[in-house]
Amino acid sequence: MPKVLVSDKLSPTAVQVFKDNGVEVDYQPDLGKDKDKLLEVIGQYDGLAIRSATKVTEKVIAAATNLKVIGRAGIGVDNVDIPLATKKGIIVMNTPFGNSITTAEHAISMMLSLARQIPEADASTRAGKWEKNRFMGVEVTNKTLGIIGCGNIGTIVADRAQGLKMRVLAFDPFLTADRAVEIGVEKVELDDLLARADFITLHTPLTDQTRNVLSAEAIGKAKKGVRIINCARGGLVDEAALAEALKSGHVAGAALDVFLEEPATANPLFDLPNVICTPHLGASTSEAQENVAVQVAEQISAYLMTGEITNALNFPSISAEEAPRITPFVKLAEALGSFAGQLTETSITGVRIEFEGDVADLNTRPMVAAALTGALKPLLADVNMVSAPQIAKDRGMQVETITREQQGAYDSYIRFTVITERQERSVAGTLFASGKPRIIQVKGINMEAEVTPYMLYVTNLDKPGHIGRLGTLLGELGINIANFNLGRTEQGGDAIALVSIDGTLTDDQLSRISALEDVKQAKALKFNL
Ligand SMILES: NC(=O)C1=CN([C@@H]2O[C@H](COP(=O)(O)OP(=O)(O)OC[C@H]3O[C@@H](n4cnc5c(N)ncnc54)[C@H](O)[C@@H]3O)[C@@H](O)[C@H]2O)C=CC1
Ligand SMILES: O=C(O)C(=O)COP(=O)(O)O
Repeated sequence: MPKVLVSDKLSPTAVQVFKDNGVEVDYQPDLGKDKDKLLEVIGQYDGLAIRSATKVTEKVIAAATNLKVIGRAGIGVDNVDIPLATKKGIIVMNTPFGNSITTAEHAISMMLSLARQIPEADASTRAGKWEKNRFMGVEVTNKTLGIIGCGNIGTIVADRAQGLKMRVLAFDPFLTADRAVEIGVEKVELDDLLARADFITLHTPLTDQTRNVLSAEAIGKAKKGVRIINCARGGLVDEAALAEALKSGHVAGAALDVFLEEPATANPLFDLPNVICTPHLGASTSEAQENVAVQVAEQISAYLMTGEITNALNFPSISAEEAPRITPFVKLAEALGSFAGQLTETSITGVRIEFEGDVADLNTRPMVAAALTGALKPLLADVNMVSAPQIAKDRGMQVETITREQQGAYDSYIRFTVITERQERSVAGTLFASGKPRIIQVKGINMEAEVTPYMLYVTNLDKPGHIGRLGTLLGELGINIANFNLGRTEQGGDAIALVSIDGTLTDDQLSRISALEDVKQAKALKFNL
């Protein structure tokens, strides 16, 4: 039974969802904050469910010897080292919509609180001061809101702000002109937004491109008296520059839900009067927490129990409906990749994967990943479908994928070609009704062989007596032949024998086969079926 660790505070419903799906679950909501303890225990688990407190660092990934999936009950995954997880073959998934309304509502609440200084007015009133003249606010109606990052949350913020009769500008390089029209925002460049916005709200992920998007220079370009809201990530705003701008009065106020260092228990911004702070509460409503907890538990369970992949950030999705259809082709693609990989002795510069017929209409990306896995496995034992595309990329391998309509006799046909500096080598296959992979072409030579766990591959000159000599030798060596498959270019030309045998061959046995008259190459192949 797969085992999952929940290391941040998730709604208890998640625990029930794991149990209902046949997954063992350890609910330890404070463990994520204890780095040493996490390192100690993570090796036991197949899955990890987190929010923002657990940091999945290089060390954690190195210690996670059994981990297959990390599920983020929420959106931002900047606390997970995704490139390293990918290299280790660990799926990283999030729940991209479950808390977006809630977070957008928090940003709007922060904006209105800033406009009317509600937290300070509240504290003053409770202190018995009744400072009616101190708290003069501003209206938001007819004011301009600048949204930096107009994705799911930014778009909901835009919609709510329009309801408040604000003009909305958006800076987002990935927002298309059509989409901007559809959601009623004016798409602008950052400088334009800075020059025109009365309120600025941030809704991008934290990446190398967005870090310090509100730098000292950017804040300097903003309109005097601007109010800044950050409910996305600490690190998007230069906190020191913001503090200076608040002190000088260039920025009239800031509302911050997120900080460079979290938990933020001390921060120079805390001492400034025109600042509102919340402890990363953007996603903290009962509705959002229920959504993300249930969703992440369903997603992790589905992956561990059935291979279904939803909302993965480092692998294409495989829906529950398509998983059974594509799985046999994934196995075929891996077998073809493995076949070619085992025959390749020099470094691979590229691969070509051709899909013909019905298979070309399916989701071929997992098959490409599987073929790469097969091809890379002889070199790297640890590679899997998640890590293979990244490893291929890191090694500078060109990966070409071609899809086309049925050309030959087979309804579905996959051909995998390995390209090295010396040569190209292709192997093609199909699925028979049983769903079992069949090799139907090797180096352009037609044949038909079921893929079995142990196979002997022999290339030779097509001359009389060869098959007899090979069969006799295998008999002498005590090797049982389960199946014998042959193909040749032409009479007397190059020939191939693919022999299914009942076990592996020793080096000595292989050299005796290689030494047979007319044999050019003999290789023992192994397949993980
Ligand atoms: N405070 C909290 O509790 C929460 C914070 N968040 C944060 O909000 C962020 C946004 O969430 P979603 O809207 O769901 O993500 P999303 O992916 O739907 O939208 C992000 C938008 O940022 C844009 N973007 C990317 N790079 C940019 C750049 N260099 N300049 C301007 N725009 C850029 C993207 O094009 C995209 O439209 C999350 O990444 C997360 O960090 C999310 C949920 C809760
Ligand atoms: O979903 C996100 O990106 C969030 O920042 C929410 O964080 P949390 O799950 O509340 O720690």
